[in-house]
This record gives sequence, C-alpha cells and structure tokens, in this order.
Amino acid sequence: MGILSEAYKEHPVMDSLIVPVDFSSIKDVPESHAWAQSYDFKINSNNDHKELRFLSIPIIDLEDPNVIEHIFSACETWGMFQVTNHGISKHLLKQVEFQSKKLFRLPYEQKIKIVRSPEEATGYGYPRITPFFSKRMWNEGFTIMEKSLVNHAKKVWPNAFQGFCDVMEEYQTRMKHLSNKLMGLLLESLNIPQPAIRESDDDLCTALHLNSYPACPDPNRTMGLAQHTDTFLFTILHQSGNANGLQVFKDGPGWVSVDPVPEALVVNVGDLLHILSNARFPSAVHRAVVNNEKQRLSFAYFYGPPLEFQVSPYLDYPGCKGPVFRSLTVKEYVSIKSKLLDMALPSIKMLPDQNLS
Ligand SMILES: O=C(O)CCC(=O)C(=O)O
Ligand SMILES: [Fe+2]
Repeated sequence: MGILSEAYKEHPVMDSLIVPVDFSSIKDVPESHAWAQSYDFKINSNNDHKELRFLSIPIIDLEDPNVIEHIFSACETWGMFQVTNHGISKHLLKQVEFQSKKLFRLPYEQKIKIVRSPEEATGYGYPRITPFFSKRMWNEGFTIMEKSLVNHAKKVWPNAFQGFCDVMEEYQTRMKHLSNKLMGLLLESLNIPQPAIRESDDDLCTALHLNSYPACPDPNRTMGLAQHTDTFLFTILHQSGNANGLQVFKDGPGWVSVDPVPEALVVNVGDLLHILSNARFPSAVHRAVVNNEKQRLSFAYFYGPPLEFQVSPYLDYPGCKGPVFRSLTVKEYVSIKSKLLDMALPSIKMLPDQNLS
C-alpha cells in the first residue's frame, strides 16, 4: 500500500517557495507579499445586496433526526457546513490551540530546522499551493502526516516533544473517528452503498495541517491563503481564537464569510467527493483573509481513501446524464492536482463543454 507522503515526492518545490519570511520581524508588507490592488478582497457585506449580508453556511446538529437531509442540502448548495454535537471536546480543541501557538511562537531559527524539504509534504513552511501564485501568502503552516510528527517535534524540543505529540496524535485519532462517521452520513445522503473505502484505518490518506496567519500591518493588500479547493474527500476545519478569516465562494453573492461559531467545526467538500458525487456536491472554493489585530490559527484535517482506491462517479440516481469525470485512483489525482491546481478537475472531465455550475 502506498503512503500519501510518497505521492508528493514526484513534485519537488523550490526552497524559496517553502521557507517563510520571519513574520515576527516584519513591520511593513514587503513587495513579495503585496497582492495586486485589483485582487478581489471583497466579501458580500461590502456589496449592494443587503439581503445577502447575513448569508451564512448551514449549521447542522449531528444528533438531529434529519441530519442526512440537512447534510445533503448543505453540500449541494454550498459544499460546506458547520457541525455541532460532533463529540470533539472543547478541552482537546484548546490543547491543540495551545500547542500550535507554542510551535509558531518558536524563534525563527528553530522553525527553520523543521522546514518541509522540497520533495516532502510534511513540516513547516508556506502553503503547498504557493508555486501557483506570483505573490507569497501571509501564512506559515505545519503539516503532519503519518510518522513525521515525532521526528519534527524532537528537532525543536529535544527533551520536551511529548506534550506536543500526544495532543496532535489524540486530535488525529478523534478526527479520524469523526471523519469515518461523517463519511457514512455523506454516502447515505447520496444513496451510495458504503463502498470499501478502507481496509484498515491505516490505509486512509489523512493529514493534519496547522495554519497560522500572523497579524498583518496591511490586511487589504495581503492574502492569508489564496483561493483553492481541497484535494481529498472532505476537510474538517477548526478555526480558533474567534478570529474571522475563512470565506467560501458562491455564485451570485461571491465571497461569503464563514465566521467561527463557538463549539462548531467546519466541514467542506473536497475534489474527490465532488467526483464521487458526480458533481452533485461542489468542491468548495475557499480562501482565508487576514486581520491587523491578532494572529489567527486554523487546523485542517484532510480525509481521503487509500492511495490505490479507484474513485468513480456514482451514477445510480434519478436524472443522471452519465459520468461527468473519468475514474482514477487517488494517487493519480494527487499527482494531477500537484501539477494543475484549479485546472485539475477540468482536466479529468468527460464532457468538456458541460456547464457544472
Ligand atoms: O484557515 C482557514 O480558514 C482555511 C484553511 C484551509 O483552507 C486549508 O488549510 O486548506
Ligand atoms: Fe482548504
């Protein structure tokens, strides 16, 4: 069985696109981080449609008797929703926040020791999508996959790595458990008989990515995380510290803010679920903007089937007009996405002229 980090080895990234600047020493936004003024930073609260001002993604109680219908409707309309009653304790969320702050607060020289190497997917650095944009993002992150955690933690805390590792391990275990449950609900909502998406929990492609968006002297000229869709089936995101930043794009209103709701986690549809649902669920286009007051942290848990799993559009539903995408393995899709980013989905479309929106 292949492991996810192997799939990224084929796409090495230049050092300069990985190693972040020392954000703690920057007083003004440098040219390298100044996005064009024409770049669209607006969200719907700025536009004329007053009725759209309070538009927000659905909040779904996982214990609601109609949870399946709610999930279907939210995924079909937004590709994104927030969940409550998800079973992840407030205490654990606080610990993840505490440990992440500890990591990003380390002196620059320490963080540089655990920088992602060009052909690796784990470690410290700029977002993985950096090579696709001419400007750098106002973001430093840390990706954890498989066994990378302990090696990295030992480099920065040789005698005190355990606390960080224990919390991140526990979080990943809980996230996997919640993801398995959500996967069942998502498949049920699409009437897909539970396919053998996994043989064991170890085969699944999962990753935990910690994002830190330092307070920025000029947030209107910088981008925290540029627009993208997530690659795998879905992502569970925790936004910490009550700082807004996440936005989702919806045809019509445009960028809609996804404000943190206490106790709720954000779930967004990724590319593989978009393919599996035969484009009935949009892969949510989202981004993160920054603010000038305080650091914002977010924790994204990506969940996907094993690398060799064949992802095929599910066609057994009323009104189906045939497959929108060709079938492919997770490994092949990860490779295409690493090369093409937002052109990855169009490149595997069966009917190039079909309008999916
Ligand atoms: O920070 C956020 O709110 C978004 C993070 C995200 O989209 C990602 O890590 O893929
Ligand atoms: Fe994302």
